[in-house]
Amino acid sequence: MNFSEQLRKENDDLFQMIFAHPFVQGVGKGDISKEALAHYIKADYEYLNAFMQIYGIALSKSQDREDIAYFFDQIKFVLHDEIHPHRNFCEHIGVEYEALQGHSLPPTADHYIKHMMYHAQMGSSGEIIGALLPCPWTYLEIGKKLVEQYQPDESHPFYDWITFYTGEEIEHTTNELRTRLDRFAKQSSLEEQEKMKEAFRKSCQLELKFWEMAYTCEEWPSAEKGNR
Ligand SMILES: Cc1ncc(C[n+]2csc(CCO)c2C)c(N)n1
Repeated sequence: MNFSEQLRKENDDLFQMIFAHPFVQGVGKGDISKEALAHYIKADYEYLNAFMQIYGIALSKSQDREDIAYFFDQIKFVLHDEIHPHRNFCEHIGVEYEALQGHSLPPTADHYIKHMMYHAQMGSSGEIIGALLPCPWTYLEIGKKLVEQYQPDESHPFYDWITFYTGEEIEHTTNELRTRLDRFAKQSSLEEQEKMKEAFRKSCQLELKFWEMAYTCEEWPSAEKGNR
């Protein structure tokens, strides 16, 4: 079993909790509240901006020209293509995409971005990839799971969202990151591999918490909102 297969196995508990989460199941059923969808897009728009910046840091730490090309392509992909699933959600709730941009991050999204930034700034290339990989990998498997469970057709309200994440590009992104993680793991000490594992698990945990954040419309405590 290679390193990424081992990580997938060790974190299967979190993958299963993600598949069963009511927001994810709501995407499959085509039934999620407007508030939860808007909360998700507001946070995810900022999350994607941070994700591109982190790819930029990974690019700047790359020695290999193919790795540079890969991170460059992924920045373009997130910039130009990841907006499609967002637009699907926006159209469903009848809200302009632009109205959901530029909002401050709720606690969990803030935590997730800072967790990735930490590994990007402080860690090795392997550690950065450990922190980034759960993002495409969990979405790829969510998409596949929802297709298997609900067999959505074009009349499904979230057909575009689901088929985007089962698409070749996401599979390619996941496989390319896995190949790189496996390569870096082979060159790393056991201590370094432990750091890669920790970064990966925490990102899986934060993926799960991100769904919960959207589902519960999580906010920072403040006297104004009466939730001190
Ligand atoms: C919280 C959160 N996690 C994962 C994704 C999915 N995603 C984000 S960037 C990217 C491509 C990576 O090259 C993918 C698949 C998301 N939208 N929001």
